Amino acid sequence: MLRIEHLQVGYGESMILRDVTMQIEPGQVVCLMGRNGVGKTTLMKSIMGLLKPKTGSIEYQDTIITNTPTDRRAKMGIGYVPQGRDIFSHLTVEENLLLGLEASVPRIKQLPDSIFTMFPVLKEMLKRRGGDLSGGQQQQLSIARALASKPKLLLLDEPMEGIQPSIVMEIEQVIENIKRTREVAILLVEQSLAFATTIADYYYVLDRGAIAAEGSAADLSEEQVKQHLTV
Ligand SMILES: Nc1ncnc2c1ncn2[C@@H]1O[C@H](COP(=O)(O)OP(=O)(O)OP(=O)(O)O)[C@@H](O)[C@H]1O
Repeated sequence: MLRIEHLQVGYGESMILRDVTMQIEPGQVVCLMGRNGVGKTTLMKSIMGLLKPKTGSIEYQDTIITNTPTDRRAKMGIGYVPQGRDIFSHLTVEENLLLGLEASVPRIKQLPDSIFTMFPVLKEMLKRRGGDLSGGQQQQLSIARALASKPKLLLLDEPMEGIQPSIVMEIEQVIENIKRTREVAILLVEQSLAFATTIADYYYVLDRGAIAAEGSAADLSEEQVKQHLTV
């Protein structure tokens, strides 16, 4: 459903992504790994249309979207949860979730119940301001907002970063639940070998902006992690 070919992306003169080629099948969970600063967020932003590639192409559901604006990509079914949970802290939980519906086509008017089945804590907190939630709850809100428009591809940039272990388990459970339905493909930035091997179907390792390794997540070994991921 997503096919990236020979993608080169940079900031000004400096090239960050070098000849990146990868693909994601419908319903697949793909883990994107790599050390700090190798270009993982740059790749996520490029898929979402927030950065313009210098060369290469991005195809989504048989349509070339390399130059398609971000809002259009969202309406085509690409959901994005940026690193650092980008919620509106002065808006309520409900208002944050309703904003997520903006991207739905055809337009969904009411928050789907499945959101609250997946994140019961958000139902209890609908009238609270986003900024009053704990870090883990904000992360859940950020993922729930992206899911509200029923995307077909969900981009999750380090969703477990900086949250307490109990919430990490809840978020892992959410990803497993999404995977079980096979209705949403997920591209997830995550460094944990345990997560990649138990939940992901496929992995890519990015090293200095290029794909250094890829394969079935079940075959990902500690050797590869040591080679590409430890500092
Ligand atoms: N707006 C920007 N302008 C210039 N350089 C940038 C910009 N954003 C990121 N970079 C640089 O691009 C490189 C890749 O950054 P990116 O955020 O994609 O890496 P990452 O793999 O996601 O890292 P992390 O795990 O730390 O989030 C880094 O060297 C970073 O300093």
